[in-house]
Amino acid sequence: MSGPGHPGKRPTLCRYFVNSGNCAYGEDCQFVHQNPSLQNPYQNGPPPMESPGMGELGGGGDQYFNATFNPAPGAGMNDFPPFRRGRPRSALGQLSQNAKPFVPSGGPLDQALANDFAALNLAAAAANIVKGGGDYTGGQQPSMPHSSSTPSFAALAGMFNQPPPPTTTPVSHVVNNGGLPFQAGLSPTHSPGISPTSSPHMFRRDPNSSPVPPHRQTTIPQKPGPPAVHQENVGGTTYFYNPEDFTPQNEGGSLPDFTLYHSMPHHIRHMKLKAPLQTFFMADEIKMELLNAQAVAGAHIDPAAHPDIPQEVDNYDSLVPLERSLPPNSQSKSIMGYQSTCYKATNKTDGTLCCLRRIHNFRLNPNLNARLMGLVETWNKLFHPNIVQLRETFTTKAFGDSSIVFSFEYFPNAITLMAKHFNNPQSLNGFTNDFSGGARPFSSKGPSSRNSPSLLSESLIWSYIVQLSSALRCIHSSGLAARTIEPSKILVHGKSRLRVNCVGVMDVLSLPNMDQATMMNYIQHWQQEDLVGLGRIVLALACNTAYALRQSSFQQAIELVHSNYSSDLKNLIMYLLPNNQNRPRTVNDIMPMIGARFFTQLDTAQLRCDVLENELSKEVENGRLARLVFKLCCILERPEFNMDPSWSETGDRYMLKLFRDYLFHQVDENGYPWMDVAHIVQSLNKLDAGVSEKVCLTTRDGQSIFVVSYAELKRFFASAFSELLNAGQPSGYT
Ligand SMILES: Nc1ncnc2c1ncn2[C@@H]1O[C@H](COP(=O)(O)OP(=O)(O)OP(=O)(O)O)[C@@H](O)[C@H]1O
Repeated sequence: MSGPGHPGKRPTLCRYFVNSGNCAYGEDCQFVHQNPSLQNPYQNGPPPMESPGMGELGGGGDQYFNATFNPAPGAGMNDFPPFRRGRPRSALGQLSQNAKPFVPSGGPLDQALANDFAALNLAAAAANIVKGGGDYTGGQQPSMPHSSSTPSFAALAGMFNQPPPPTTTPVSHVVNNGGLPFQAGLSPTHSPGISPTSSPHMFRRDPNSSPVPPHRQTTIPQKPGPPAVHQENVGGTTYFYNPEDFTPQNEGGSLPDFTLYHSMPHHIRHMKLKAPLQTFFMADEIKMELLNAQAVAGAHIDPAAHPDIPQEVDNYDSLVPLERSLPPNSQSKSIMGYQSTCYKATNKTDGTLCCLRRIHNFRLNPNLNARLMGLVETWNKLFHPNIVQLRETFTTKAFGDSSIVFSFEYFPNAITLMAKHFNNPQSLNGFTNDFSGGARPFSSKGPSSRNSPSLLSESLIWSYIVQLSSALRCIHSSGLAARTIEPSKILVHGKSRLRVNCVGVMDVLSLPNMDQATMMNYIQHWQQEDLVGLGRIVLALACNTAYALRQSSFQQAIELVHSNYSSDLKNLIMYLLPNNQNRPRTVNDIMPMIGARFFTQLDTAQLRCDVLENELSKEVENGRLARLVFKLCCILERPEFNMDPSWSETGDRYMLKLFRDYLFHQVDENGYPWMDVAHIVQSLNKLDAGVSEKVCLTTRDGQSIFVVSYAELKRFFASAFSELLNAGQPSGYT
């Protein structure tokens, strides 16, 4: 019971009944006559009918008009192994009488898609894509004549011992393939929380409901009037600059209407690690760093297992302790006699992560609130790449006492300089650990044995010096003092990025004991202490042990520095540590000692920028390809349109479906999956650029071959997607 145009042979829902409520076969029809209104209300939900097996051709009854492989005598299909997936397929459906030529629809490019398909205009870029970047050398296409893309169609014809066909796609017969496999997407019911009305994109588009704050404008605002050279004195150094140099480029402008897939810039080639071939994706090392940071940032605790940690504190929730668990009956160390504890937390207003530092049992007289606010505001204005920014401060009873809480920027995976360099019990470097008397330097945790010296590289120490002195320079030139220049209050993240932590905490904790004037008088003294703190850190780093700081070890430590490092490093330490000179020192004084090493630091930072920029540019291209794949998935095998003869996978969309198979589902001569990222990337780029190159698409049963150009595929793709957009609600697809 199969006639022209009637659904194929599978006992499924009768398409004619569904579409018109009327089927000519009436009760004789072997397909289910079901009231369409009883269908699943979710348009992209599971099908209300039996879903044919993945590897089979279903019962759609669609008519395909194709170019068919017409084997020459003696060169049959066996010589042309069909495209196939892992499992065998059912036989080809019947041939239809109503043969119509396959005509690519080729409608005009929808304006709404102009941006998405901007690359389509770029014939030049296409050439670059195909030949240029060398980015497509990642994989060799095995010899698979059954599903190949050939720059020259003549070459393809040559494979079949046939004369080259005309450039327009020839048609020899019509196939009624007997249906299509149906692969339902997950219903919204399977994905609670995400539905067409609760798309995160909708929040993004409504600034009032956005959980994400607008980007902070960090560039210097342009001043009206003719451009003039500005002069500014910061901490003793005079800067001359033109404000226009800080005007963001392309602000408010549209993106260029092309994309380029370039090879690795030459200036970072020498920095490329291990990977033998250029990769399409981010370097593993950077990826691991980011993934680790993400994993740590996403950590949460079971509230039931931690009843002592409140679930909400002021405007923050999801608290996770950052301290390592302490032995029973021990307390974390204190700041000015107050116990402190750190938590990762989420700001409920803007969704950002932050580090909450709770100072236990601290009561602030309400009379001091105005001074507190003033202090916090001053510290809050301090933006610097080597300072952890203080965001806000509040008092709370959520922990069961009167605590004051400081909210700082959060850096996932950051550890303290203490943990990184001074917590190794093996690291004594020849210094003794007998603390008869004197305080333990930097509160180092008890080392137990001697070891031969192992020293840090001088370049790392200078890198730390440049970063810390840069932070101090910023703090001191703002009329403030850090007061926390010690290894447990300096964070290290990434490879060697330092940030001065806990800024402002000591100032706030000093409030009850000092009036404003006394505090101002002390600033210079505290700034001197900052410099001494820097000197002590450098000395400890140079000896690679905190035990070098003992008064009795000082001479030994300086000798170690003298014999292993440059005299500049020794001079810098001697200058920073307390001496008999009464002249107050400033952080600017150490600039000449840093000297040309500053350039080394700058060079390293810029090289790092270059590498990251290169990684970013890869991801820009990957993002573009991902959007193409998203769209392809949106177009293909939509259950709601399968019921609609004008949509179901005929003509254009069938080509796209076969192209999807060509991209992802190829097998080699032995029927094993052929996986090659280079092939996928290259083919998607050709689709995006709409090159004239032809591609051979083979039906799943291997009986028919379509020859279409990427330009045609691109037209099908654009028109099918714009139809989708026009059919739906105003959506979040951009
Ligand atoms: N802003 C921050 N971002 C990310 N992690 C942080 C931040 N501030 C502190 N941490 C982490 O929290 C933990 C505790 O920090 P804290 O400053 O109390 O160091 P500590 O070694 O415990 O110092 P102390 O021994 O003086 O208590 C450390 O592991 C540190 O890496």
